[in-house]
Amino acid sequence: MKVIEVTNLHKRYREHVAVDDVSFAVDEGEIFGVLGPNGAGKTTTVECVAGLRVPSSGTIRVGGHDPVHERDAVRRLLGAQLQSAALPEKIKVWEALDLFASFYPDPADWQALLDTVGLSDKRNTTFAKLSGGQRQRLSVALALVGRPRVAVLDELTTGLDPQARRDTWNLIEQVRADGVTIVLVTHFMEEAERLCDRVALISAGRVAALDSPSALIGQVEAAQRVRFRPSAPVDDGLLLAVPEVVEVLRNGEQVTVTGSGDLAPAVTLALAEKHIIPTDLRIEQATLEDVFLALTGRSLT
Ligand SMILES: Nc1ncnc2c1ncn2[C@@H]1O[C@H](COP(=O)(O)OP(=O)(O)OP(=O)(O)O)[C@@H](O)[C@H]1O
Repeated sequence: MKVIEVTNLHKRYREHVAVDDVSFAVDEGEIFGVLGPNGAGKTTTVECVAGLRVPSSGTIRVGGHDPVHERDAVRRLLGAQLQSAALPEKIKVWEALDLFASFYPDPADWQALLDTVGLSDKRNTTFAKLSGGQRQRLSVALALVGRPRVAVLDELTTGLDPQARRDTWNLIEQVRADGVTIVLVTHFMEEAERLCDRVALISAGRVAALDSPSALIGQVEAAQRVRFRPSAPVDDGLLLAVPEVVEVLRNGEQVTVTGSGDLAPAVTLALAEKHIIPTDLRIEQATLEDVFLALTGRSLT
């Protein structure tokens, strides 16, 4: 079942087009990624979905409701953690949760939510004294306190150290396991690859591609890279004659071969026939970064 449907969304700020033409649908229970570089229009898109901005044209439905004309219905279904959200410095963690819970007729038990996000021991700490990661986890708890069916999480792990980022990823997976559909806005391809069932790649206000991370990566012609140092000189011609090979690059003694299919065994076999051993052999899969570059000619970062 589709819980969010966005059709031909267009949003302009005066003469500046932030979202040109974006369409996608989110299935109930999935983690749906909105991935793209800064300024691509991701935040504007999800703010329109959350009813915080009015589209210039196009239609949006959340659980069948229009976020502009049926704002209350959408607020009951959707919890948002948005980049702009800031709390007063002096508010304590428990006060923020208690305040947000008071906005909803049937809020979640926020003590349990504090446990879920790992902030039980910070309940009496003021917002000013929380670390970046703790603030992010509090914002997730605040987005969930109204028991939403859908949680929109925007750039949740930006500015976090690697451990805090991994903790936040675990938290997101846990929230999904509880049945909440998640829309995750990010410009980290690793985050999208790790967490998302499907990803919309957004470039300059348009959807450049939409599929599962593995299907998107599978579309890249040279989806694999094999790097090695040959034990004896090797001609490009020998490698390019291997059907799986698309390109051969050299950096000093290191050779990088890109291609598809069973690239590494095919290259190793071709070298073995000439009694050459590939030393320091490394095999790398393409990433969403490569997909984005192939589709748009631009980098994600
Ligand atoms: N309130 C506003 N008024 C005018 N222009 C805006 C406004 N908000 C965003 N923009 C512009 O619209 C474009 C899309 O911005 P948006 O924040 O949606 O992108 P984004 O992909 O979320 O990027 P980021 O990750 O940096 O937030 C940008 O060029 C931005 O400068």
